[in-house]
Amino acid sequence: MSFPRPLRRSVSLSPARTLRLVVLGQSAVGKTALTVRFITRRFIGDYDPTLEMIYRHMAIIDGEMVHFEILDTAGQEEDSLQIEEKIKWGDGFAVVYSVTDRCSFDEVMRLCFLINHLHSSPKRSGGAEQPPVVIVGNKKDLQFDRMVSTEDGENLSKALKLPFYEISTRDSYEEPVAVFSSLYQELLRQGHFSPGSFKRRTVSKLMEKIPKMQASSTLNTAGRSLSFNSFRDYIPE
Ligand SMILES: Nc1nc2c(ncn2[C@@H]2O[C@H](COP(=O)(O)OP(=O)(O)OP(=O)(O)O)[C@@H](O)[C@H]2O)c(=O)[nH]1
Repeated sequence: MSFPRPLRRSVSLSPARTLRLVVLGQSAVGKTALTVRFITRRFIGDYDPTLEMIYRHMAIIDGEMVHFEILDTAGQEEDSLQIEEKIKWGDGFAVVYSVTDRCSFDEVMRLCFLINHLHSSPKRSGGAEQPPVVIVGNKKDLQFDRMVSTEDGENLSKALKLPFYEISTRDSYEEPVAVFSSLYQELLRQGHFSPGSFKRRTVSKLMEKIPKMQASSTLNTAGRSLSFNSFRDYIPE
């Protein structure tokens, strides 16, 4: 379902579930393509390498209005503390690799351990559950360039006890939707949602190092609406 008007920070939203999702993975695995596909239905071939960006998007899932805030991280982090701050910000995580890039697959395990380590505080439901994480093997359309088999992905998924999706963001809209929907479903099951929309959070001064970019610019695409914000917009003045 789409919303006819762009969402801006000044808009007062009726209560909606807010999901803060973080898309992680090495550079060029398709994090931006995946996020934009989900939000706009379109596959857009080329992007500048992402610094970092938060995409806001409203959708109705199972009759519930859901407010997505999706942080599309930079594949090449300057230092590990920056990625840790972003992981702490998120409620759920898509860890993406490209089936054409073995190194990106090897990185998945490290990122999953980092997520679990940073979110293993007792504040989660009873302290027992880990945040929702899905492993995403992207670019399955590039069969001739494959370096990671489907079986490799499935084995990693079993070892880490995490859901696994092998997808082509280029060829499919439904597969990216399934990735984000599964994170929503798991967060719903855990009853763990972020506080109301557009509240700023205290984050480390480290985040000030991130350059401000395209804050509050808005894009309308085929009746869908979304707005972009730098992660830095969430830092108190
Ligand atoms: N064939 C194919 N190409 C894809 C697919 N998904 C993304 N790409 C391409 O892969 C390249 C990298 O995609 P991005 O979305 O910019 O990757 P990223 O992970 O956001 O990269 P960084 O911003 O550097 O971290 C682009 O040329 C995309 O068009 C896919 O499913 N199939």
